[in-house]
Amino acid sequence: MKDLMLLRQKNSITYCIKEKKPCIGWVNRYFKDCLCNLSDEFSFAFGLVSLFCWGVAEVPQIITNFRTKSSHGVSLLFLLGWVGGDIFNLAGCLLEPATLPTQLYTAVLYTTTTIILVLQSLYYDYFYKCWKHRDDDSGQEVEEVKKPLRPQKPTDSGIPIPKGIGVSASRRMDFYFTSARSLAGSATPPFRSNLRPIASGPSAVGLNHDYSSDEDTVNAPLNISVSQPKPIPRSAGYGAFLATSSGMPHQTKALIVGFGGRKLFQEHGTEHSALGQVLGWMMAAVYMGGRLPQIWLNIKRGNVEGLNPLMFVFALIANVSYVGSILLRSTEWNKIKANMPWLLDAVVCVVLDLFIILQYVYYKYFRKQSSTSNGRDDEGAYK
Ligand SMILES: NC(=[NH2+])NCCC[C@H](N)C(=O)O
Repeated sequence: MKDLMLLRQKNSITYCIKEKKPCIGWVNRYFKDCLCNLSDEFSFAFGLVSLFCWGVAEVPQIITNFRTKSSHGVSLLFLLGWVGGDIFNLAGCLLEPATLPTQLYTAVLYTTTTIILVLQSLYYDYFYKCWKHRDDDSGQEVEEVKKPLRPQKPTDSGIPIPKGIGVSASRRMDFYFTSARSLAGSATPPFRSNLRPIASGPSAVGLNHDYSSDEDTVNAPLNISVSQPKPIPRSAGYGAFLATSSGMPHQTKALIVGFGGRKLFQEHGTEHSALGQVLGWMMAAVYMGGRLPQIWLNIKRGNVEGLNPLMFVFALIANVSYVGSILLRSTEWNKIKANMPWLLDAVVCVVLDLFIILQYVYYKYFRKQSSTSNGRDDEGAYK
C-alpha cells in the first residue's frame, strides 16, 4: 500500500496529503502548482490576476511611446531599476523554495515586457531622436536660408544688404542671410544639446541554474507535510528554466534545491535559501528605489505628458493581488518570513504607485489649468 502510494505520487504527479485528494489537474499540469483547499485556490486566483496585470501593465506605455514616438514621460532610470530588480527577483524566486510558482511565471512575464519597453525607450529617446534631429536639421537649414532674419523690419538689420542683389540672385542672397544669422549668433540650441547621453542598456539576463542534474527526486524521501513532487526534468540553463525549476510544485523546490547543493537553511521544518533571501532583499531595495526617479521626473517636469497612468494602475492591482496570493497560501510565519522581501516590496510599491497616480491626477487635471493659463509649455522633457 505504501509502495502504491509512492508510485502514485511519482506517476500521478501531485497529491494533497493532508486533504487526501489529488491536486487540480490543469493547475498542476500548466502551472506546476498543487491546490489543496479553498484558500490555495484563492491564492492561485490572485496569482493569476497578478500575472495578467503584469502581463498587460506595460502595454499602455508601450502604445503611448509608439504614438508619441518618444518615451519622455517615463524615467529610463525607473525602467532600468525594474530590469535590475527583475534579475534579482528571477534568481531569488528560483532559489527560494517558499516562493510560489506563479511568482516565477509573473517574474518571467514582466521581465520580458520591461525589456521590450526599455528597448523601445532607448530607440525613441536616442536613435529615433538622433535621426529625426538630423533630418530636421537639414530641413531646417533649407528653410532658414530661405527666410531673412527679421522679415518684418528689413531696415532693422545691422548688416546692410548690398545693392544689386535682386530676386534673380536669390542663391547669393541665401548665403548672405545664412552667414548673417550665424554672425548674429543663433538662439537655436546646438545640435543634440538637448539629448541625454545614452545610459548603458539593459543586458539580457543570463541565468544558468542547474537544478537537477540527476534523478535526485526519485530517490528523495517524501516530504509528508506537503503535496508530492512531480519527477524533475533534467534540463538546465536559463532558456529551459521554466521547464525545470518552475516546472515543479513550489513545495518541491526546497527538496530539489537542497539536493542541487544550494545552501539552504532549515527553520522549523521549512527550508530556505540564504542566497535566495539575499537576492530577494536586493530585489526589494532596487524595486522600491526605482520608483523615485519617476516621481522626481514628474516633479521636475511639472507635468505628466507621455506617461500612461494605466501602467501604474495595473502595477498597483498586480502588487495587491501578488500580496494576496502569498498571504492566502500560507499564514505560517516561516513562509511569510521567507517571502518577506517580496511582500514588503509589493506593499511599498503599492504606496508609491498610488503616489504616482495621484501625481498624475494632480498634474493632468489641476496643475494643467494653472500651467496653461500661465502660458507654460509642457514640452521639453528631460530625465
Ligand atoms: N519589470 C517589472 N514590471 N517588474 C515588476 C516589479 C514588481 C515590483 N513589485 C514593483 O512594482 O516594482
